[in-house]
Amino acid sequence: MNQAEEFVVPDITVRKNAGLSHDTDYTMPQPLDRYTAADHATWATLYARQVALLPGRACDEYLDGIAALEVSPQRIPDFAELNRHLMAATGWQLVAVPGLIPGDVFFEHLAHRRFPVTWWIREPDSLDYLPEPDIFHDLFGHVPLLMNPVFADYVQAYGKGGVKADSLGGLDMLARLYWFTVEFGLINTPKGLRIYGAGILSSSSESHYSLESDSPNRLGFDLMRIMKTRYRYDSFQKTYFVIDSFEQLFKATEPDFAPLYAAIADRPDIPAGDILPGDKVLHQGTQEGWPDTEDA
Ligand SMILES: C[C@H](O)[C@H](O)[C@H]1CNc2nc(N)[nH]c(=O)c2N1
Ligand SMILES: N[C@@H](Cc1ccccc1)C(=O)O
Ligand SMILES: [Fe+2]
Repeated sequence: MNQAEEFVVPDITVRKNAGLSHDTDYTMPQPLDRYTAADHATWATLYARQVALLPGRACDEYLDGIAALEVSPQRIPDFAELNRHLMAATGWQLVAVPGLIPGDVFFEHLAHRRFPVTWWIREPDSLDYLPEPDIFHDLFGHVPLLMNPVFADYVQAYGKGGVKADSLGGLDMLARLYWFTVEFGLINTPKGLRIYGAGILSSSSESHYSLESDSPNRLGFDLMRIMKTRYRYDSFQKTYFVIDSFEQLFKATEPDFAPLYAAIADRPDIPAGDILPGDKVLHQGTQEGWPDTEDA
């Protein structure tokens, strides 16, 4: 969500949170008694479908993380149980939130190694696609990699960067970095291309598409390039950026971004599907099936 846009709470979030309240930092106790048998069944369905896709597609760091977390295939996890594993591995904690929260609050949590997880799960009629995060996306998609020390540090650094970017006019550029790494990142490994982005890992169709389709571009990671690249939040990505390692990602994003924001602020935005001279092209997309509407 664009920071400058007004913070609008989606209908489903309002419905799911009826009668519940949250703190000023948007955290709340995980309302375990609100989960119905149908909710747990939705979790089990989504979990089984995704887990079957992961071998050979998700990166090893993700697979190691989800195994070590002992995430239940059958029931929506209790955050307190996952937090014991997370705390021991990397010092991260999950906090329950009502849904999307304001960007500044989100950054503050990450900067303190707290990962906001939407507590509720999607309805059975929207198993494949939901325009906002639910617990399946937030937990299944994001949390396993927080068991990895390098990635865990990257997400915290990102949170601190977000707090800082606000006063530097860098929020939109920083949001793109999150989008093309944490949400939709791919990683090159000795075994082949793998997924680490949570938006892909929680989507059955995009797990196939991101790796196997000829339509999208796959380009080598390039920090400044990413910061100027528009993206899609209403369809599969036109372009995926590929890192070589989490160490590369951490090192490339470690320097102070203040001079970078100033240097590239006036450069034009790059349309989501464009390839430029200088891009490290791993695969040039055929553009088949791309939406003809405007990028974000
Ligand atoms: C910071 C940025 O605007 C970003 O889109 C934030 C906003 N609020 C959020 N809130 C939740 N619960 N989860 C998220 O991933 C985000 N992303
Ligand atoms: N180095 C960035 C912070 C950051 C780290 C990692 C990811 C994103 C942002 C800054 O100075 O703003
Ligand atoms: Fe996400």
